[in-house]
Amino acid sequence: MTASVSAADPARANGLVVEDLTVVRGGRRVLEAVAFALAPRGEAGAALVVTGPNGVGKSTLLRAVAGLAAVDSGRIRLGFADGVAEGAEAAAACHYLGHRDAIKSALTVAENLAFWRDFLAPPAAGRNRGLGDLSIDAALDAAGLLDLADLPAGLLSAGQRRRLSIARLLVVRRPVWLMDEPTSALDRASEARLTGLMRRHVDGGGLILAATHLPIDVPDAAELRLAPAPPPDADDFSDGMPA
Ligand SMILES: Nc1ncnc2c1ncn2[C@@H]1O[C@H](COP(=O)(O)OP(=O)(O)OP(=O)(O)O)[C@@H](O)[C@H]1O
Repeated sequence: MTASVSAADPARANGLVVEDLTVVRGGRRVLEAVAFALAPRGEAGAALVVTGPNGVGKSTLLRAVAGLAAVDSGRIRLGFADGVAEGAEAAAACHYLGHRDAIKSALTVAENLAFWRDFLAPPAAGRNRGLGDLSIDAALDAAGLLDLADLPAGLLSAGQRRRLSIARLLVVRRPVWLMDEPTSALDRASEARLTGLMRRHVDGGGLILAATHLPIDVPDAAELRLAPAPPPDADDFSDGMPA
């Protein structure tokens, strides 16, 4: 199983296809003409790890695919045998695990999961791909949180909060997992549990786009290395000031 990372061919949209993506933030091009295709291989899915130095745009890329960052130009498309989705519909087929854990402190751990199970609609495309649709108890067990099911989530430690966010991915099946530094705050055992879940997601046909500075133990994960935008050309300056 190998992920393909290539210039996107819109005529063969298969999996997650990003074309010519440009995102401007604060007057600066954070992402410029980014293109890749993350394609499943038959029944199995694929994983792509986004790497690069601080501030290069890894989180911005994931947020753009998740529909959380405005895109200035380009196209994001998700295609499977059961349909093709674009824009907001493609975003709705993604689970986004960001830096901040989306947790309601007043609800118990189990109630948090029940909330997300009821809130998150099933996707239009790729609804049968990847890991998901687990019961609340099975998701808590998979995340190592079953003993804490009745605890108010506001009392969880940082690593436990992270594990609850991971459990959220398991109660609704979505074909694409967008994961920003997914192992942050996790101890070794929790990290191993997470990579096991990621492998099961890919083995079940799911796609993973993960931004990380650390190696992730997902077999055959391809790498998309983002490079900082080159500085402006010297010819663009006169008297030391940009033209
Ligand atoms: N809303 C915004 N307004 C202005 N600049 C922004 C905004 N959001 C992000 N940026 C800038 O965009 C750049 C890319 O940020 P991003 O968080 O995507 O980087 P990253 O590669 O994920 O970094 P890190 O490895 O530190 O997590 C940074 O220079 C950041 O300051």
